[in-house]
Amino acid sequence: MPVDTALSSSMHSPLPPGAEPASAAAPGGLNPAQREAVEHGIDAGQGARPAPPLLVIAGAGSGKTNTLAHRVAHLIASGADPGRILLLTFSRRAADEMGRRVGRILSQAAASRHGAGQAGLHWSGTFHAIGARLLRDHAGRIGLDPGFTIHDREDSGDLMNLVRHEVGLSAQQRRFPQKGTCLAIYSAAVNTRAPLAEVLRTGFPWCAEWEDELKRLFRAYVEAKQAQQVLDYDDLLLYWAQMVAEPGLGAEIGGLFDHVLVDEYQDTNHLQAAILLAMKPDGRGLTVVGDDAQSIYAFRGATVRNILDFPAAFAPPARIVTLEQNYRSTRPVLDAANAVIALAAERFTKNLWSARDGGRRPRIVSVRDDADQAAFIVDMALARREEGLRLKRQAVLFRASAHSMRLELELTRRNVPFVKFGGLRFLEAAHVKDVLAVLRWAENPRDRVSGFRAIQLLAGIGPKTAGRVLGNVCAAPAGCALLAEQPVPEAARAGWLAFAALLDGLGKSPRWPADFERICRWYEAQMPRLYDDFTVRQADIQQLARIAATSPDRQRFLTELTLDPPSATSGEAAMPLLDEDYLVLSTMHSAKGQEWDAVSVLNVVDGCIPSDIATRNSAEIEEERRLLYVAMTRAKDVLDLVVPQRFYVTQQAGMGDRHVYGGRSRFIPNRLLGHFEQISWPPPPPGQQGSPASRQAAIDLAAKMRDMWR
Ligand SMILES: Nc1ncnc2c1ncn2[C@@H]1O[C@H](COP(=O)(O)OP(=O)(O)OP(=O)(O)O)[C@@H](O)[C@H]1O
Repeated sequence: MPVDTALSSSMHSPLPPGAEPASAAAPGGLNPAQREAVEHGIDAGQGARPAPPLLVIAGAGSGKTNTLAHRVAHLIASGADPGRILLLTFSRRAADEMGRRVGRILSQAAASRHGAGQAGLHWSGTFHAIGARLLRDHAGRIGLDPGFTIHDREDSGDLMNLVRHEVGLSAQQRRFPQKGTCLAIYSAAVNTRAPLAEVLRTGFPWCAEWEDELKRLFRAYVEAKQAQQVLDYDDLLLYWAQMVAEPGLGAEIGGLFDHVLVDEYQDTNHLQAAILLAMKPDGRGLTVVGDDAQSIYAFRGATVRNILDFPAAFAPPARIVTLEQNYRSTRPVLDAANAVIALAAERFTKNLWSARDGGRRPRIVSVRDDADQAAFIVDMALARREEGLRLKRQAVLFRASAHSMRLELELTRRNVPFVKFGGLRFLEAAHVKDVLAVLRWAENPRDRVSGFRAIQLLAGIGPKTAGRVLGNVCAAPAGCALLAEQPVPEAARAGWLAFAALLDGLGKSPRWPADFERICRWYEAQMPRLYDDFTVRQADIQQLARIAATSPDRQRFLTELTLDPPSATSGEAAMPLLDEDYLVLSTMHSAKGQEWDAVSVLNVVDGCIPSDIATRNSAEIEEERRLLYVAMTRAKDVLDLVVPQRFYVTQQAGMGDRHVYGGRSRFIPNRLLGHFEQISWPPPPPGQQGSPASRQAAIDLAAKMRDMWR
């Protein structure tokens, strides 16, 4: 029997900012399919024994999160050691939420029976975070320095650029691909494990002529990373995959875990599947959960084949349990979403149904332009709030971050608080990168990208001096570079000595988080020279210091921050306090796994969804269709799809006014219109609507007005 859930449903946990929890717990307990997934292969008291492989195909809103949490809790309650359970999720937020739920279910069980105590999950997080941990633990065995630092995408782009320069590819007569493109190609090749020629042919045909040069560049890039002891995001998976591909080490690392559970399996890539198979070759102990209709990360190398091919990877094949009851949406909302996904080229593996009767059909709302769209959204959100629906329970979703610009202005103008997900990331802000560069360089003096940035923060020091200093530091045996003696211009010497003293102090006896505060103090003194708007930026640095204080040490802080950064800076919407009310704005990608009572989708027009940058081939278009499906299935009761008749083209210089006339998204062709109510907003002027009698009244009134001035 799974652990009892009845009581846990009445308990609440702190919410991640902006999100309603996808579910507290299933109030009605588990349904038969959920129960089957929870109990598969677990006998009472035998929880430590790995069960045969299990695939849970879980439709949108079918209680996947809940089911997975119950399976983990059930394993523990049946005797599994929580320290030997590995739980892999798509985001840290999802891992935290899962941990909380498991704890809740277990503490309820502990209150009612013996043997099931409160148990923290020691190994839960994203693939990247767990990879980083395992690599540090086993660094010595694979020739890696355990003090390696991790580069985020922007750092990786900088290093790629540096190397591109060094190998002479930036000075080609014909234009060689930009750093961002090089990195995207590199990353696609690593994550899909496909040969470079194939990656170029399918994803980057305009770069095919550069195959040999790109190979040379990537070799040099890999060498540079190794010399500097830095890993990029892809390396965390790549090194992990290669580490477990060694049969001895693979068995040893796989042996650390009796149970491996993976959420959102549809969005994993080849490397991630290879890691799992190498750790658990016979599939015993492996549970994966996902929905093939919600696969939206192919552009990052994820492949829906992972989930489709999972059962046959084992002999006998994995058991499949399908969750088809959607608890989230009313029937009209689910019918419309089902109709959209039913037009997909590939038939999906389940038929979702909902028992939630009533509710109105989703609306297709025609508005004139972006300005009306913003006004409509704000009016509706406020009207619903008047009716008692908190803003937090309403979300506005869009395909690209820039689509919400006009709405953000309108919200600000009308003083409506909001939080945005999926926009500019905290870590991408220049001042945050500055402070972290200093910290990273202190952590790993061979990290050239960080060092290069950190050194140039000093007054009077430019790229040339920075390059020279870095050259000396990297050439000296580890720990022997005397910073204070480095050749810097005379005018910069005093500042340099203070900086060197700071770094020496950090290296010799690290104290956390006091060290970080020292860096912040040093940096804050530089800020007025570096940024005009330094006072605004200082608030972010203080925010960063607060986050730092919650990490146990420097290394953990850097790793976690690089892998799962907080999302908002002073550069965008201010983050209201958790107990305040605010409207949620989110890209469709960032809305994954969440739900709201009312959802509005912006710009449901061709060119936005599907995005005109993702219509190169049918696979991309299909992914866009699934993205709209994900957006629509976030709604519980109310769903509005807004279709501006005219919208401005983005990326124009200044506030350009080039606009195009858009058509409703191709994913909602005429034959689906029966699933929607169609309205125009603002409502047409009285002369064009209502009964002939009411129209007559309007005309009469107008005549009276004129008569006043006769
Ligand atoms: N057995 C159940 N009885 C009643 N409600 C349930 C049950 N299982 C799940 N729910 C409810 O269904 C909703 C969706 O659950 P959950 O968020 O876990 O779904 P999901 O499968 O992760 O969705 P998605 O993949 O679309 O993000 C939640 O509000 C949850 O409380």
